[in-house]
Amino acid sequence: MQETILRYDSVEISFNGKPVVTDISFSLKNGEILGLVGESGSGKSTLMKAAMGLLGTTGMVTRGDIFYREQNILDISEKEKRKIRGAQIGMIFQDAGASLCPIRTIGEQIYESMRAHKKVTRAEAKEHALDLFEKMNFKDGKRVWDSYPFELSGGMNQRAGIAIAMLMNPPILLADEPTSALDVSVQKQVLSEMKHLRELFGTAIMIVTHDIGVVRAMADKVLVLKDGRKVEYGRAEDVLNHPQDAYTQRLLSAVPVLRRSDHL
Ligand SMILES: Nc1ncnc2c1ncn2[C@@H]1O[C@H](COP(=O)(O)OP(=O)(O)OP(=O)(O)O)[C@@H](O)[C@H]1O
Repeated sequence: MQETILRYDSVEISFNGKPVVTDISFSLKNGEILGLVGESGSGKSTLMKAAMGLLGTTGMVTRGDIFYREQNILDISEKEKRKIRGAQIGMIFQDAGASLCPIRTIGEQIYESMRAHKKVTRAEAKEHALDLFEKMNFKDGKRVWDSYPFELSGGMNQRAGIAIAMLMNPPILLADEPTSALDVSVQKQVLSEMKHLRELFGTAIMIVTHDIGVVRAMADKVLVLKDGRKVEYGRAEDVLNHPQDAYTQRLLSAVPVLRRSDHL
């Protein structure tokens, strides 16, 4: 049986005391890909950020629990959270290029982010990164290592961002609209890379997307959110092929850009 690695139990999240996500329960197993869908403002990003303790000063989990393995991550100190962030739970955002530092090379940023979690020399960090780049089929890993973000395409920066998120080999990767800033062919490449990482490392992935086609191509399970509430949650093939709720049916009627038959 696959182990449950992340579990939300009756979670409510509020900003300035006003609930925006209510009574959400689901679990993520090792190696599982969960798609979070729902219209804009339904609470997808908020739900994901809660696992990283990234709700800012005005947001907090006001009810329920979030467990990383057996540990309730709402109960731990900021210092312990920092240990989990990155090393146990990696995160990739819509525009990784924008979250990379523009005046330092990718290599320097990789070295620094690895050093934050373990003792490592620059040479070791480089060797590890080039190895990961190779696994991710980067054509010219050495050039990527030496490049500044502005020297790389948007797609390449996004792939470098995923590589950085995967450096510590976290068992969980949270991906918030990881491909929506990319054109369709690069989007396919990035998604297939993420699936490849899941196969290589058994990474569990939670992916927020507007694009039902992305969910079709990627997800094992789907959670549909509306106004911060769970509308449907289940196996992707069940939810996508036999949606029970009119809201899900409406979401699904959007034209998919990618299909499972695209063989990511
Ligand atoms: N920092 C914040 N302060 C106050 N309200 C917030 C904050 N962040 C999010 N919200 C509110 O929480 C609700 C959910 O927002 P969230 O960004 O999670 O939705 P989403 O489904 O990810 O939307 P989108 O698809 O547009 O990114 C919205 O009503 C939003 O206005």
